[in-house]
Amino acid sequence: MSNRNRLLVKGAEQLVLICSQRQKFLTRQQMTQLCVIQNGSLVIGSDGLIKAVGPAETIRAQFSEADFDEIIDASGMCVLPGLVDAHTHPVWAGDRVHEFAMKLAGATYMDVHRAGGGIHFTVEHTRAASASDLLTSLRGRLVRMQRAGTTLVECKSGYGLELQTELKMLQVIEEARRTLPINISSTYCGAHAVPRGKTMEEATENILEVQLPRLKEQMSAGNLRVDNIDVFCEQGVFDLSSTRSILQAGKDIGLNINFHGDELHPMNSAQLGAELGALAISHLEEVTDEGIAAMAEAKTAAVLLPTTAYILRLPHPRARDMLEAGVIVALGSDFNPNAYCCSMPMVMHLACVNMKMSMSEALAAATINAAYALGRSDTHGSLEVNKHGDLLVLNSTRWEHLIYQLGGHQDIIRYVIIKGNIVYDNDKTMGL
Ligand SMILES: N=CN[C@@H](CCC(=O)O)C(=O)O
Ligand SMILES: [Zn+2]
Repeated sequence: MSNRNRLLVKGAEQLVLICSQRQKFLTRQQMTQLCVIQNGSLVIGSDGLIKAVGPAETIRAQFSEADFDEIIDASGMCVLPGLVDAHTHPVWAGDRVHEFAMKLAGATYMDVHRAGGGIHFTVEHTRAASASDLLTSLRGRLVRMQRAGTTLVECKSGYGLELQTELKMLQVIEEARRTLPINISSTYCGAHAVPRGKTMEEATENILEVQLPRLKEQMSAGNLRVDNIDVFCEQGVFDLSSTRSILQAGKDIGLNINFHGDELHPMNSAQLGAELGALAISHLEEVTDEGIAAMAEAKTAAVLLPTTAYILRLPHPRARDMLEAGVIVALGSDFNPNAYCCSMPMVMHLACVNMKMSMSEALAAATINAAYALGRSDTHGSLEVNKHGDLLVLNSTRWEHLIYQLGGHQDIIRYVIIKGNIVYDNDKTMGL
């Protein structure tokens, strides 16, 4: 074993591992009993992976002869895994601040969408934008998420709705993945809406006959890495049958199924996802009891998005019913021009207050379970040996402050670390 290491974080008041038995996800009671070491230390090797984690005394004895590029004295502080944001739409041009005013005045999401706003407005601006402008804005958004503690984020396409713009968006995501430290899971979401002037049937055919084959070519040539396939399965958007064909075709080219379902109307999306072996379904504000049971059985994660219901004044997803039924509950920010939120601490806070999750459940949902929803819980989502050295150091003696202090993450997060490198040092933090 090499004696040179990238980082030692020593003597944390609380070292929150989340779990320690290499669980791929947590459900029910497991989500309320997170693994926490009092006075703990952690070592990240020169490969960026966690080499050791345990009580400070044990680590000190084990590494007494070792060298470290960097040492953080975490006494009086907490250490947590980096947060995982399981659902975002971060590549777009043209904000929708004007629609926020319309919604505050009573317009529904679908009123705005049907009036040519919503996704259509963003599609128009994103088609017109250059890849380099899209990359600049994406970078800024990812850096903002990283500062709020996110170290792995799912990023969707879906504001092109035709081949060229969908590919442009995926290439922009790919470029961000290659050049930024934040970990990215990339999602093709060509079925985010039916493009203007087309029927659902025509849009489905275009995806199946034109977009997916081209995507497959690009992936095989090594030009693009795409991890997931997504469809907005909703009344007036893609029905169950189109959703099924698109998701199955995506699965056939090696993509994980991870889609929008049962958001505004009960569509039986949850049952469809369970049947197709979906890794995750997002939203689920209108999921039925049968849908919940099917997801629990199939181990399909429910990615809940507290910002959506909050901003659109929708009924909140039934998180408690899902948790009690043994569904793998994860969280995402749903960052998009409708829900402009880059902060997973804020999302956890909303999940606790509006969806009645406990703070431990919310943290498990924003770490190990969100990593599972992206097929990455073997490498991310908890502080265990051989996983990525992605973590947060909090300027607080109890980790719960990250959720409790509404909007306080700018001050409470001291360091964000990815693969053992400090990517954000918030040395402005004042004593809290
Ligand atoms: N519901 C569909 N898609 C997004 C909204 C995208 C948009 O409004 O631009 C969501 O997850 O909330
Ligand atoms: Zn979405």
